[in-house]
Amino acid sequence: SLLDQAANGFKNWKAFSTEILKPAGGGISPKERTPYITFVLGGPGSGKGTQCARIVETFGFTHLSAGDLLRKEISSNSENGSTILNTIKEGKIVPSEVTVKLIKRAIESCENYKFLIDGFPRSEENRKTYERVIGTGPDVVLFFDCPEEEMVKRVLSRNEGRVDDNIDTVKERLKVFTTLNLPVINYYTGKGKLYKINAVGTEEEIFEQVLPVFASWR
Ligand SMILES: Nc1ncnc2c1ncn2[C@@H]1O[C@H](COP(=O)(O)OP(=O)(O)OP(=O)(O)O)[C@@H](O)[C@H]1O
Ligand SMILES: Nc1ccn([C@@H]2O[C@H](COP(=O)(O)O)[C@@H](O)[C@H]2O)c(=O)n1
Ligand SMILES: [Mg+2]
Repeated sequence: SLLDQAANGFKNWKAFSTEILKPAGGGISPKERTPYITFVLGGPGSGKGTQCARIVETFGFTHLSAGDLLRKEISSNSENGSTILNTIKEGKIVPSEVTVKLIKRAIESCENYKFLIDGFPRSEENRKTYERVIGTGPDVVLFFDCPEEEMVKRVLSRNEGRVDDNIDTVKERLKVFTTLNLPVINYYTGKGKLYKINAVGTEEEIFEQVLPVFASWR
C-alpha cells in the first residue's frame, strides 16, 4: 500500500509522491516534492565542488559532497572513522554501504528537494548500492572532463590541508577514477542522462556550459 511505501522511507519516494502528505493548507512543501537528484562526477580536482557552489547559488540546490560527508564522519569520531581515514589517505573507495547510508541520511534530514550529489557514485558498486537502497537512479549526471595534468596541478595547489592532496595519493585517485569511475560514466551515457562538460577554462567559462542543464529551474 502507499502507507507501506511511506514507512519504507524513501526507497519508494518517487512512487508515493505528495499524495498522502499534503499539508492542511493544500500546498506542497519542498520536503514533500519528488526529490530531483543530480550526480556530479569528474576526476580529483576537476572542479566539481567549485561548480556545485555556483549551481547552489544560482538554482537553489543543496550540495552533498560524498567526500565531505565521509570527512565529517571521521571528525565526529564514529566507529567507522579510522577505516574511512585510512581509505581516503590511500585514495581508495570507502565501502558503498557506508557512503550510501550517509547520503541517505543527509537527504532525509534536508528540507530541500533538489540535490547535487558530488563525487558519487565513484564505482559501479557505489551506483548499484545507491539504486538498491534508495530505489531509483539520478535524474541527471554531470561529468567534468579534465586532463590529468590539469587535475594534478589543481589538487596540488589547493592548500586546504586535505590528507589526500599529495602526489602519491593523487596518482592512486587518478587510477581509481580511470578504472572504477569511467565505467559509471559510460553507464549513464548509455542511459542518456550524462552531460559532459569541458572542465578546462575559467570557472565562469565552465559554468556557462553548466547553465543550460538547469535552465528549467530558473
Ligand atoms: N576552472 C578552474 N581553473 C583553475 N582552478 C580551478 C578551476 N576550478 C576549480 N579550480 C581550483 O582547483 C582546485 C580543485 O577544485 P575543486 O575542489 O572544485 O575540485 P573537485 O573536483 O571537487 O576535487 P576533489 O574530487 O578532489 O574534491 C581548487 O583549489 C579550485 O579552487
Ligand atoms: N563516493 C565516494 C566519494 C569519496 N570517497 C573517498 O573520499 C575521498 C575524497 O573524495 P572527494 O570527492 O572529496 O575528492 C576519495 O578519494 C575517496 O577516498 C569514497 O570512497 N567514495
Ligand atoms: Mg570536491
